[in-house]
Amino acid sequence: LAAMNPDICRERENATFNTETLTNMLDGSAEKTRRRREIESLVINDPDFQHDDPNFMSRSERYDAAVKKSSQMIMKLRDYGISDPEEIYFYKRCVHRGFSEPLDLHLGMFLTTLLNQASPTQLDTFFTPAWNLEIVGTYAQTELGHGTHIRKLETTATYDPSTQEFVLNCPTVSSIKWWPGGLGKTSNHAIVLAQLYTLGKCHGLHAFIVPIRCMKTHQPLPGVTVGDIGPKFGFEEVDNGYLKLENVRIPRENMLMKYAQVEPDGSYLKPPSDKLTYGTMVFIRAMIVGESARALSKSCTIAIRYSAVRHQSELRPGEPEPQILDYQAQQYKLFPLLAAAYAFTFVGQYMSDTYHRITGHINQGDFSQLPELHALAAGLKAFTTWTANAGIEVCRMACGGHGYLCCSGLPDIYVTFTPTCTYEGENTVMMLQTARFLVKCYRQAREGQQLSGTVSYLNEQQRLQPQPVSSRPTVVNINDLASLVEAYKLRAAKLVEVAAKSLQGELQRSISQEDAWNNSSIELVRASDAHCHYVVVELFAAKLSEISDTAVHSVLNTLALLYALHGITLNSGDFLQAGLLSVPQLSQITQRIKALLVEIRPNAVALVDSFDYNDEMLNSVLGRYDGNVYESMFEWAKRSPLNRTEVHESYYKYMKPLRSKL
Ligand SMILES: CCCCCCCC/C=C\CCCC(=O)SCCNC(=O)CCNC(=O)[C@H](O)C(C)(C)COP(=O)(O)OP(=O)(O)OC[C@H]1O[C@@H](n2cnc3c(N)ncnc32)[C@H](O)[C@@H]1OP(=O)(O)O
Ligand SMILES: Cc1cc2nc3c(=O)[nH]c(=O)nc-3n(C[C@H](O)[C@H](O)[C@H](O)COP(=O)(O)OP(=O)(O)OC[C@H]3O[C@@H](n4cnc5c(N)ncnc54)[C@H](O)[C@@H]3O)c2cc1C
Repeated sequence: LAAMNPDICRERENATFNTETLTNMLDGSAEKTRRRREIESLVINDPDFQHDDPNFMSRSERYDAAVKKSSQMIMKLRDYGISDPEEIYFYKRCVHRGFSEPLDLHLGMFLTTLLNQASPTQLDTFFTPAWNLEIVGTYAQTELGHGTHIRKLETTATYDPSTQEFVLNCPTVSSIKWWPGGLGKTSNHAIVLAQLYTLGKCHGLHAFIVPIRCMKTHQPLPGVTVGDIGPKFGFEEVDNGYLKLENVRIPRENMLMKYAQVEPDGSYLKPPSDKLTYGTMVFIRAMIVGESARALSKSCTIAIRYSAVRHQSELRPGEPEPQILDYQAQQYKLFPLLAAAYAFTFVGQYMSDTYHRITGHINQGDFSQLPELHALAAGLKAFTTWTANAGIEVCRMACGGHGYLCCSGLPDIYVTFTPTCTYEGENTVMMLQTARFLVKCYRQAREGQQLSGTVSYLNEQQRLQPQPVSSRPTVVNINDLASLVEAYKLRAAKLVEVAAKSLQGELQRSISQEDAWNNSSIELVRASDAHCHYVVVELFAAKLSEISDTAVHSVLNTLALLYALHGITLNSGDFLQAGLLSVPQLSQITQRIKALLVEIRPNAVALVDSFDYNDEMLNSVLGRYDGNVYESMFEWAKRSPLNRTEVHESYYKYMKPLRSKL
């Protein structure tokens, strides 16, 4: 065993807090940390899950290996008696080392849709076979022609009362289902979102359970054309697929009928809200917030550990080359991202709790909080994925040339994560959904209605009107988190107002609501962004009040200040325009940020250690816990398929004959 790299050892010795205490806090408790590690070690010590580097495999081999692992995973979960969803998730993400896999849609969306939208009788019929993987399903909504504007989806499900069946059709090229994960080769069923027609009337989108492959032979069923859509930017393990349905008949009982229903005679019973069909999307959006935190925290772990062991250039003439982590410019790239990773971890926990709380109310028949849940999940999904997506790339470049190697782990993190900005609701479109809610709330507040929840700040519009800087004795105290939260709140209030006034101004020009909306979309997206930023800063600050360990509290307080102040510098125009800050204060903020970078520097490695990614899950030679990066890079390169022979066959086939001809 190689000794630990001395630089990284020193970093850990210099930390001012106990990493284990912080890990326990992130997990929820010491017991939860113990159990998570126990589950991870079941995978890591399992010979069936020894990891072959996918970068040395073809796409077909990667798909094959992923299906093999998923099948073994299901058996082993049963054998170990692991059935708690969170524990399944720990096991699963360790098995697939952060890659998406062919069963994701089955586990994440097919089962979830059944649970939330099937009637009790349908649950009895479908859930156990789906849980036991006799039924393997996906979520087939997007079509070639439409992903965002789902009201315009063209696949139809027409009820035939004479046989009590639905007849499904994709009548045009643009109506072919396109993208669903696991659809191409893995699934034998799909939840298909289709326009429901009954008794000659269209009732909009509804969800149907459609068998697509024979349960015995796995061959496509009559009327079903199904396959893989081909190689992508990432997602190599996943068979994202196409599906064309031609007169495919399914029993009436296969329409998900917890809310909307079609009676045997074809009469239609409306759901309490037609947006309940979209429930699974809200769930995944809420979960993606936590995934943003994971992708960013992994990237920071790699870049910060590597920066602690990499020496380059000269700081002072004649002195040894410093660790690149000592360069202020390197700290300025990485530490705000580290702070964002912590912020998003807390926001992810909040989003998950909020989803489960409000879904509990929905299940009791109270739909009043659905709009806020939708707006929050849509906005925070977009806000956190955009930041994390850009942040992963910053981390990669912060590793210099070696960041471009697949063995750094960063390219895989990026290509796996970046589609979160698009799937489950394209980010700009999601921001506009949040804006729709914010403008509505703004108008309600102006009319004197009392708002609650994350938008309650709009109640105080008069009080919140920012004053000119000159007329304020003190504006924002840049050393006080509560004061910074207030500044973010005021900025959000201001930008919501700007967006609402833009809409109003457009409408006064006698143009339609829709055109007014389109002409105001820049302001609307900015309002949503400011709202989400406020929510993140607020939640980070609120989290601090729960921390009893003084050393951990101190270091997280430093990170929270950095997150808030750095966000102000990135959006300084907003804060200046709103009169929340003065120009001299902006210079003070830059100085304060520099001081915070110095404060964080001794704890940087300990802060990424606290995320507690073991080497197997991080899968990065640059981010190794022991810091021995060069040795492992050399070993990895030797395993490249091009190095299997000393002389590659292309030499004999092309170069040698060429030479003899010249
Ligand atoms: C732990 C498990 C992990 C598993 C991980 C699995 C990962 C697997 C990897 C990839 C999965 C990817 C899967 C997919 O991508 S599935 C497809 C996702 N598709 C989308 O997200 C489509 C996006 N489009 C929409 O959601 C909607 O069309 C829309 C953009 C929101 C607009 O909808 P629509 O046209 O119907 O509505 P309006 O704009 O007219 O608005 C009407 C009112 O309804 C409100 N609304 C809209 N959506 C919702 C909702 N979901 N919930 C509640 N309310 C909603 C909207 O705000 C309007 O309200 P108002 O009061 O203003 O009228
Ligand atoms: C890896 C991956 C996995 C996927 N898995 C699934 C799956 O399992 N099941 C499934 O059903 N789908 C899946 N999808 C599809 C995904 O949900 C859609 O791609 C997504 O919803 C975006 O829709 P779109 O592709 O139609 O984009 P478009 O809507 O065509 O977006 C293109 C551009 O138009 C802009 N735009 C569109 N509408 C508006 C508007 N109203 N206002 C302003 N700008 C607008 C967008 O901002 C964007 O810049 C997957 C996609 C990917 C990449």
